[in-house]
Amino acid sequence: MRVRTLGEGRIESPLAELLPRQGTTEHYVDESDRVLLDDTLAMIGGRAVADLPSFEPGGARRRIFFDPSKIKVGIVTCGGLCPGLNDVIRGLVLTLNNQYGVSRIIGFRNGYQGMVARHGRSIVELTRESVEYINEHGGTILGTSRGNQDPDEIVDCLEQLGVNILFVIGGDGSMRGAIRISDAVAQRERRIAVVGVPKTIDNDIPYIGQSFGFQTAFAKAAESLRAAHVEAAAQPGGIGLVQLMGRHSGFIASYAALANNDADYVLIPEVPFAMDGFLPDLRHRVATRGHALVVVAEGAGQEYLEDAPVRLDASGNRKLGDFGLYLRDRILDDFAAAGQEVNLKYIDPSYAIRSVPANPSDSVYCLRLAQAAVHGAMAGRTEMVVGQWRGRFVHVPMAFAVSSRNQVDPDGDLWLSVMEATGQPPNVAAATRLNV
Ligand SMILES: Nc1ncnc2c1ncn2[C@@H]1O[C@H](COP(=O)(O)OP(=O)(O)OP(=O)(O)O)[C@@H](O)[C@H]1O
Ligand SMILES: O=P(O)(O)OC[C@H]1O[C@](O)(CO)[C@@H](O)[C@@H]1O
Ligand SMILES: [Mg+2]
Repeated sequence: MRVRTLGEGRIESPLAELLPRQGTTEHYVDESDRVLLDDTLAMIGGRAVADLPSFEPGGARRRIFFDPSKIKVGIVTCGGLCPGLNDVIRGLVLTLNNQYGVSRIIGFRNGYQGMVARHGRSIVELTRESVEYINEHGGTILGTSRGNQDPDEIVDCLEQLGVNILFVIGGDGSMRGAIRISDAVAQRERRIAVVGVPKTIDNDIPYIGQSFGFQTAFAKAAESLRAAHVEAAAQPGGIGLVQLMGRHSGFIASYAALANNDADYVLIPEVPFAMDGFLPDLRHRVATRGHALVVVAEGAGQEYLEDAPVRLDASGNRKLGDFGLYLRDRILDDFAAAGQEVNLKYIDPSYAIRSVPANPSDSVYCLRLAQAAVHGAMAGRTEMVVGQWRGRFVHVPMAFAVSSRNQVDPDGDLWLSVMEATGQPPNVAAATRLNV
């Protein structure tokens, strides 16, 4: 869990005067301290005290590695969209410029593509003025992309342009790419910091608490649940079926369902699903309560679509089969076969939940992540991402951040909350509800 450092901080930070009296308190972690991975007695008790796993704290350092007047900084956004990308870009530019006095900042257009000559490098200057108001808009002013880009060509670009720090705002794939860029930098014995701000509306990156944009995305998704519920409640045999993003992790579906507290079933990739338990239970539900709301994460029930051809996106991620539409047809067929009236409304808000601007809570988080990323990079940290772990800003080695996937734990308290709120039978396999 040690973060790589390019060298010792020998330059006094322009922020040093803000920090003279700081020491660890419940509101601040000193740079010499560490943030524990575990937060219960039982978890700590299971380890040797001498090597309790811990993260380096984020935040401004008294001494920094890079001379702000001499460096050039690059920013790139990669992967799918996420609310708050523009807040992070703006936060990076303003912190670099206002706090450290870094004036040479560039953005690479369209993800890693904008850094490789083969695609035609595409670069924009980023200034205080050019990032004004960008946080009011969804998307990313830099553009983004998927695909396979050669890390050596990317490092060629960094060297030729004289970039000293590269900020990568992206998901798990982008961070894997950033590790390869950082490896190529090390092989050439260059001192270029590569620092990540993890982005994923799926909230599937581990050790960073919640990812930025996630709150905004599930709040937007909750609007579709409300619409589906109103529609379902207004007609005989009403069923609202909402499919939400979440390839491998059902966080958006779970949180959106809890936000409304109207869902009767939440189906997520982490919890096995049994159609022959679900369909009779749904019919019973509609017969006894008049209507039902079903929320599906896109990665759920993929085992029912195994015959569909395997398709990959440009980055090699598997494109999932459309389980929501499949489920819609299975429900309609099942009700028809049982001679039971049904009025099903299907809603898939899909890209509408990730293309919106960040809400104020996410905007605050984006800015604070950007500040932490700049402080870490200026202090010479590299191959690391910034995140918030148990309320504290921390540095997480990139390898650690891609070592696993954050998923809803079927034995954890989030899923228990969902089960309590919906009353759905475990795994939707049993034919008897908990709360009929
Ligand atoms: N396994 C990998 N190794 C190295 N680089 C990768 C890898 N996967 C992806 N990349 C690089 O990262 C970029 C973005 O990856 P990807 O499309 O998987 O999105 P992501 O960052 O995972 O975001 P998200 O999945 O949240 O949309 C790709 O264009 C590619 O350059
Ligand atoms: O259609 P695209 O842009 O490839 O992205 C779809 C995927 O991106 C994500 O939003 C992650 O960024 C997933 O939830 C979704 O499956
Ligand atoms: Mg990904």
